[in-house]
Amino acid sequence: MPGLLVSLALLGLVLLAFRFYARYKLNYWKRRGVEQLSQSNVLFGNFKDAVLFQTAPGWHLGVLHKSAVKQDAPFLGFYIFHKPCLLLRDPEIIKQIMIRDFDNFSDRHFAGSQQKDSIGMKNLFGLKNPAWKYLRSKITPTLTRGKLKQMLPLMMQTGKPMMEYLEAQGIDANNEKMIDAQELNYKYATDLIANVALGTPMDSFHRPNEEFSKAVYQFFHGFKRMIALVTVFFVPELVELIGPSMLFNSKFVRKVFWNAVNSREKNGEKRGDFIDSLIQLKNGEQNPVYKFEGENLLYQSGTFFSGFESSSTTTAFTLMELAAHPEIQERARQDIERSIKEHGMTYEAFNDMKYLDQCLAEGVRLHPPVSTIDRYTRQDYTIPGTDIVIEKGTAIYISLYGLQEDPRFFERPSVFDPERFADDKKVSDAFIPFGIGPRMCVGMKAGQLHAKVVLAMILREYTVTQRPENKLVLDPRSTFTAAADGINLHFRKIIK
Ligand code: HEM
Repeated sequence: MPGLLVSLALLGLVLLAFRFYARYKLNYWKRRGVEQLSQSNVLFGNFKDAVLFQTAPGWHLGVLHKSAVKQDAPFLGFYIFHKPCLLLRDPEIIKQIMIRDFDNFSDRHFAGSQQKDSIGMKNLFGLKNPAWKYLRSKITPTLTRGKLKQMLPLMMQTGKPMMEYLEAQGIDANNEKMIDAQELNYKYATDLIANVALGTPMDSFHRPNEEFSKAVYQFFHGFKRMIALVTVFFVPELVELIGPSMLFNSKFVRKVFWNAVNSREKNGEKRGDFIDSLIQLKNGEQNPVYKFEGENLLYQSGTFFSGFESSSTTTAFTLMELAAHPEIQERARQDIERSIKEHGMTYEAFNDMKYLDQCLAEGVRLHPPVSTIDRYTRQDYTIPGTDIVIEKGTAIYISLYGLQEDPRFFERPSVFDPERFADDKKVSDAFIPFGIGPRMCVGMKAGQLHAKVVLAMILREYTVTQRPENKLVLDPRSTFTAAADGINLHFRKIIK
């Protein structure tokens, strides 16, 4: 009995000591004179709901953004477990850090960790300087207007099985049918990755069980990847611990990629896809900082996995908003028809779909596919105009859910209103769905084109509506924006 009492007393002491230690750690920002969120958990800091997958992690960061006591606070201290992180909440400080002082914030937070998921991370997304800067200068020219013009026929060709699949659903003017727009777009994105990034046409609509389609499906949906992503973005210190078992199974991707490269090199064929660009880079002059050879070539294809996932999310969520706003949908349809009538099915036509652009901009404002932007502080940094020092190694975040729905920057922030982006309106600098500064999205134009091609194909043939019972629920496991139960819309054929 006395032994038990002693054990209990010791346990009590340990718990008490831990509580003091946690409180000390969780007051780091207060000690530095930075506003911090008041409600923190002794173990999880401010990130409990996200870490336990009760709320989508990206959305959770948006909730933190909105929880500032001083509504105009330009930045806010918070904690992931006990790790102090800084959340930027104001376009001016964001421009200062992301553009003017870029040299000190040029790496992502997770770029400091071991980069085992090579296809996903040893490319532009994950590399740190100096390799990143060199690679960026080489990848940017593979996504120019000229290259996108060459990709457009591949994007349209990829849409054929999707349209045939819809056609086969028995939808007509009197018979509407519920289609999961998220699933539809993931399948299209899978085929687009195969066609553009791996140089190999696939048809996930009619052959969903082929090894490649199944592997990419797992990539988009798999729980392991969800855990990998939340770790990479928010607790990269654990990437080492998680190990390769958690990461993407790249066996089939490897097979498809190398088959395409080898056969292309043998027969000299050109398709206007990313493999053409990679072969050109491989045969060009090399720089020791990052050589385009061996596995490094394969890793570049990873740029397109998360990239086309983002544009498929953009397409699905914008379609959902158009389904909820029939007049806006009709105006977008007219814009598409007008532009195609004027330019034919050309790159210029998609470029001239200005109202559709406005709808997409509003889509990514409300539903940013990559809702978290992160950076790593390379050296101690004094925030200009203050005596606050951000210590080397501190994680910096921006929440696009928070920023792009902040009433300081957008009137009626939760309303879907493409008019905000009309030519005569000034758009707030808080609108940064593709990130900001030298490290912003390199595939923005490719993503916008992808989304416009798919939306044009669908909206020319179908009207879409959303029933109240099919309202959006975000997937609580997903760091990238995704719907938990799909985006279920009713499609009805347009009689011409
Ligand atoms: C509409 C669709 C897309 C959205 C909303 C989007 C959004 C973003 C965001 C927010 C970032 C982080 C930027 C930052 O840290 O400042 C990013 C980075 C990136 N995106 Fe996209 N993206 C989209 C499509 C694409 C596509 C289609 C590709 C590839 C073809 C792509 C490739 C990349 C790459 C490689 C990076 C890392 C850039 C770097 O670190 O240098 N994205 N994207």
